Amino acid sequence: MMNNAKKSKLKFRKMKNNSIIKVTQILLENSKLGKSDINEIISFVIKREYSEIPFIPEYELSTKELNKIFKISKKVAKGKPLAYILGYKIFRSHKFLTNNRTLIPRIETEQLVDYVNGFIIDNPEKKFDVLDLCTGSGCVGISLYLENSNNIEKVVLSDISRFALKVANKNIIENKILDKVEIVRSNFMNVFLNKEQKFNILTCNPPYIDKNDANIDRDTVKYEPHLALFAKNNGLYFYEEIIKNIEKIIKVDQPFIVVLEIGWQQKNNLELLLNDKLGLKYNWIFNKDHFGNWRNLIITNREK
Ligand SMILES: C[S@@+](CC[C@H](N)C(=O)[O-])C[C@H]1O[C@@H](n2cnc3c(N)ncnc32)[C@H](O)[C@@H]1O
Repeated sequence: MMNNAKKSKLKFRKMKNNSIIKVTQILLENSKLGKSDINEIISFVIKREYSEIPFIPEYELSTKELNKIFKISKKVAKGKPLAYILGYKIFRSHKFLTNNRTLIPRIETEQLVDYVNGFIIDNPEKKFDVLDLCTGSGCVGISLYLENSNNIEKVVLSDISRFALKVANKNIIENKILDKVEIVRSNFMNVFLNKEQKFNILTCNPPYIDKNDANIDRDTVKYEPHLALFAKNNGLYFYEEIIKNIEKIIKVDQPFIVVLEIGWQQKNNLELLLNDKLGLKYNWIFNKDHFGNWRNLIITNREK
């Protein structure tokens, strides 16, 4: 049986019309790629901004460009993550460099930034200190600064992985925000707890997969760093640490927000933990992602 990638190459060859719209249609019909991935590949190959691609549907691709698009599509069809092929991922319309030592920024993680943006809009007069734990490429913390530079005093990005922090540092340099965003290598909160350094805003997308989880995607396990994926205590370890130490790391006497990404099956266990450790002291809510799965835990001050 001919595989999809081969079929689409044959179609490419026969094509009289090499427009972006036509090539997109063929890839949608013959490969596993979605429209945003196809636009990212085209943008990379023709060296135009990602946001421009939908507006140039009649752009005629050269044979060289077509071959390059085909070559990349073939690698993706075999399971290699597009972000690792291109070397970057678009997250909330910002471009983040990635490599195989960082988790690829996910669309569901973009919501973390939305919740913090809402909190900042509700407190327009204040300037906040932000800590982004388990920062990886830095996508969450850097997006927060880029979108709220007037209301953020400083962002600290932290991770245990030297390799991830190197990538985060490159992303800070690319965005020219070296004076406002700092990098701290730490085994989770240790450095901050020792320094007794506190923040108004804490974001964290920690590793949260239990090593025995049967639902995990095979390509994720094959290509992405295991340090970014798996956590002990049924995947709950990092949440337990934050909840236990919330008053040591957060300025709870001022407006604050803690926004965590969680695994879709972790809500019940986290509720037990929150009831046990925090009771009614703070507000906490769970929210779903765009796919309808429980995805975020948000902790804030109790309304007076
Ligand atoms: C799920 S990834 C999230 C990356 C990024 N924030 C994102 O949303 O794309 C988790 C990150 O936690 C880091 N990590 C794992 N164990 C850690 C630890 N003990 N202390 C600090 N960071 C850790 C990994 O290196 C990885 O970058």
